[in-house]
Amino acid sequence: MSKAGSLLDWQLAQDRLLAAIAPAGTEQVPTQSASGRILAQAVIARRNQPAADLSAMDGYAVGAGDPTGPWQLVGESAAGHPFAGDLTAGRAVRISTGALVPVGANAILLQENARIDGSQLSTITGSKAEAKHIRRAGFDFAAGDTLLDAGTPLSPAALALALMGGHGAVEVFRRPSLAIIDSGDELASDPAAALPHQIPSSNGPMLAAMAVPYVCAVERIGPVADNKAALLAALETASAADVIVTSGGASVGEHDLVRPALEEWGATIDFWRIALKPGKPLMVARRGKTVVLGLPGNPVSSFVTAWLFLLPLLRRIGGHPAPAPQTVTRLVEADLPATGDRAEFLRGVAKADTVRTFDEQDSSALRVLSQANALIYRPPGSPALQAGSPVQVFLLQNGGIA
Ligand SMILES: Nc1nc2c(c(=O)[nH]1)N[C@H]1C(S)=C(S)[C@@H](COP(=O)(O)OP(=O)(O)OC[C@H]3O[C@@H](n4cnc5c(N)ncnc54)[C@H](O)[C@@H]3O)O[C@H]1N2
Ligand code: MOO
Repeated sequence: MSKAGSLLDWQLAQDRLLAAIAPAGTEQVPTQSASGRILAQAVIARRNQPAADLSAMDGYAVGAGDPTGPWQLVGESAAGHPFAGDLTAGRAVRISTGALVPVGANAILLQENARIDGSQLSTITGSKAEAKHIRRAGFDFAAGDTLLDAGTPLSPAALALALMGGHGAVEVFRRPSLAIIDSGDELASDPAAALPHQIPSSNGPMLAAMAVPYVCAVERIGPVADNKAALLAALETASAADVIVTSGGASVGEHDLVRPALEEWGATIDFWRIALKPGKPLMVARRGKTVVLGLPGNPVSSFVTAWLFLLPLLRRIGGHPAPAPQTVTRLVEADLPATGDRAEFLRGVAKADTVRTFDEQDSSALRVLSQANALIYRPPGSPALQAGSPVQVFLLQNGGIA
C-alpha cells in the first residue's frame, strides 16, 4: 500500500495486474496481415538473400579481365529474366538493377559511364567497371539464420524481413477480445442531441480507438443506465470477452454501482482505488479467465488509466514481452508544485529536450488532453521542482513502448 493509506501504489497495481496474466494461445496468420503482432516462434530464414549475385545498378555486367574494356555486347540480363549463358573476358551484357549477374561476370559498368557503338561497349574516360555494384548472394542473410526472435513485435520492417526469409505465414500470439461498457444515466449516444443535463458518451469510442491495435475484436455496450440490473445485463452480454472495460460508476457515490454489480455477477475484486491522479477509482476484478477493468468516468482519468493499465494488459495477453509504457527524461520549462499522496500524470507537450505542462489539469479537460503529446510523471510526495529540473515523461506516441 502507498503513503496514501488505503490507496494502492500505481506501479504496484500495474505489476500486480500484469503478473497475473499469461499470454493467450498462438495462431498462424498470413505474414502480410501480421503487422504489430508478437511472434510466438522465431523466424528462421528459408532462403539466402539474395539467392544469387545481383546487380545493384543499371548498366553492364562485364566478363573478368580489364575493367576498362572494351567489351562485345552479347545479350541482356533483366530483372526476372536472367541471361542464359556465361560471360567470358571481353564480353558484356546489359543488366538492370536487381537482375542476376551472369556466371563469369565480376564487375558492373554504370550506364552513365558507358559508351556504346553498335555492339561495342567501352568506358568514358576515367571510369571502369566495379565489383562493388554487385550484391553478393547471401550478404543480407543465409538460409538457417535466425531473422527474428520469438517475442519480437512485427514492425513493418520485421514483417518484410519475414516475407523475404520465405515465410508467407508466421506463428503469433492471439490477441484478446475486448468489450467496453459505458455507464451513466447522463450519457447521450448522439453527441449532437445531448441536453444540458447530459454529456456525449465519448469514453467508449476513445477507449476502442486506443485498444484497436491490440485486440482481435471490440464490442461496445451501452450507454447503460445507472442501475444494477442494467449493469448486470451488460456484463452478461460482455461475458465472452477476454477483457471487459467499464467506464464510469467506479467511485463512491450511491449511483456508482460497478463494484456491487461486479460482485453480484460473481467477479472477485482484485483491487480498487489507487494512488493516481487522475484515475483514483480504478478497479480490477476477475471472473474465471475474464479480466475486468473498471475505469473512472472522467474522460482524462479514463484515458490515463487505460493508457497505464488497459493497454499494457492487452499487450501482455497478446504476448508483448515489455507491455508497460517507459519513461524518458526531459527538463521542465517552468516550476512545478510539490505533489500530494497520489502520483500525478500531468498533461503536457514534450520537445526534444524540454517539456511544459498545461495550466489546465482538470480530469475532464479533453481539449488539453487532445493537445498533449506527453504525460509528465510526478511520483507521490514529490517536492516542488524548479524550471530546468529533469523530470520523467511518458511520451504518448506509440503507446509509450517504442
Ligand atoms: N466523494 C467523492 N467523490 C468522488 C471521488 C471520491 O473519491 N470521493 N473520486 C473522484 C474521482 S478521482 C473521479 S475520477 C470520479 C470518477 O467517478 P466515476 O468513475 O464514478 O465516474 P462517474 O461519476 O460515473 O463520472 C464522472 C464524470 O465522467 C463523465 N463520464 C462518465 N462516463 C462517461 C463517458 N462514457 N463519456 C464521457 N464522459 C463520461 C460523467 O458524466 C461525469 O462527469 O469521481 C470523483 N468523485
Ligand atoms: O482521479 Mo480522478 O481520476 O481525479 O479525476
